[in-house]
Amino acid sequence: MTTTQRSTAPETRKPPTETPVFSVENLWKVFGPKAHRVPADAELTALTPAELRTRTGCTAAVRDVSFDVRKGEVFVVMGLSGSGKSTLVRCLTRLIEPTSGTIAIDGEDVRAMDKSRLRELRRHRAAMVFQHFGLLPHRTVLDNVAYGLEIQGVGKAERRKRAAEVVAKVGLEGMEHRRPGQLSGGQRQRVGLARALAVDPEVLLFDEPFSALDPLIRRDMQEEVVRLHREEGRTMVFITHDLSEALKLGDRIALMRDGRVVQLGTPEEIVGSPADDYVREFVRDVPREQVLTVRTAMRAASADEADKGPALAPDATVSEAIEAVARSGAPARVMQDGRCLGVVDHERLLGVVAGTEQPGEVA
Ligand SMILES: Nc1ncnc2c1ncn2[C@@H]1O[C@H](COP(=O)(O)OP(=O)(O)OP(=O)(O)O)[C@@H](O)[C@H]1O
Repeated sequence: MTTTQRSTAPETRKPPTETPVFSVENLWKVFGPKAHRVPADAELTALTPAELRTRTGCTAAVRDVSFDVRKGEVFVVMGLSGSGKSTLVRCLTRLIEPTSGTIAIDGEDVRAMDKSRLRELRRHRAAMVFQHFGLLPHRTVLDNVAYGLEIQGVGKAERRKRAAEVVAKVGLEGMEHRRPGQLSGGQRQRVGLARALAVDPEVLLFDEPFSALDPLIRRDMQEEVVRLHREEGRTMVFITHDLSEALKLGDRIALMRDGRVVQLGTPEEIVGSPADDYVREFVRDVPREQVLTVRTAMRAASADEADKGPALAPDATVSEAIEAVARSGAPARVMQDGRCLGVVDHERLLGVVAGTEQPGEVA
């Protein structure tokens, strides 16, 4: 399996419902002097980031961003270094104060929350997993995991019981009594993950949690996240600058550039229908056949094609279709509930791989 291939078939994932967990509208975060004047001034918002900095001394880290995070999805925020990912995600729980715009969690206005409500938001509802773990060095694994519960005032016996459960869930059984210094980087990250999970938050926020890990451990941790998500269906917001990580984990990806979201879509939409030249360049080297599905690659079936040839589910990848078509020598049918939605043949599949066939409507 290459790094871009998703670890779970999309059909095995829980479909997200339509109630947004986070709802963000016209969000701005401007750093610098008199930051508030920037979003309100059309002349300033029209400037490039460099011009804005020269004219005002301000950096617009997040520029007029709107999106919903749906219940049960893995929402990835991706972009190069400095594109505004961390600032955006920190604004969700006001670890960074937004300059303007609205943020709601389950319909509740986050910007109107007082200190105690915010504390409750960060402790119970939206827990963050950091790149540098944030572990307490003198505490054992179990006590580090129980820490969030301790802050919540959960009694010792109960918090140790719950901590032991999540320690097992993230594969650290037997290491409960070690201290962080006695663990590998990957194991420490699992402790960080367990600590966030222990408080049973509605949404987990990951700030580039795996970027310091070596590639093999990183892949293990990505698979761990996919597994946890499959088992629990918990909403996750995941920051990464790594495209293959984004494609592997994300149900939807918000691709950021200079503080703006330049495209928001499924991995398939981002790779198959890039919104502009920047996105196209970004995804140029992605093996398209591993991301695009036959649902978008298929064409209409002729009368004699609809009842013969190998059958594929609509979410089968083009890569799987190539195998099926090569094996049978005939076009493959895309079937749903016993109905033939369309077919994919040699020509169509090669066109998708080569990038000459634009995925989209059934022709
Ligand atoms: N406290 C701050 N004061 C001034 N500028 C800031 C501050 N924090 C971030 N910035 C600027 O805002 C922009 C976005 O930064 P941010 O850290 O959100 O990007 P990022 O995409 O998360 O980058 P990375 O992947 O390197 O963490 C950058 O230009 C950064 O220099």
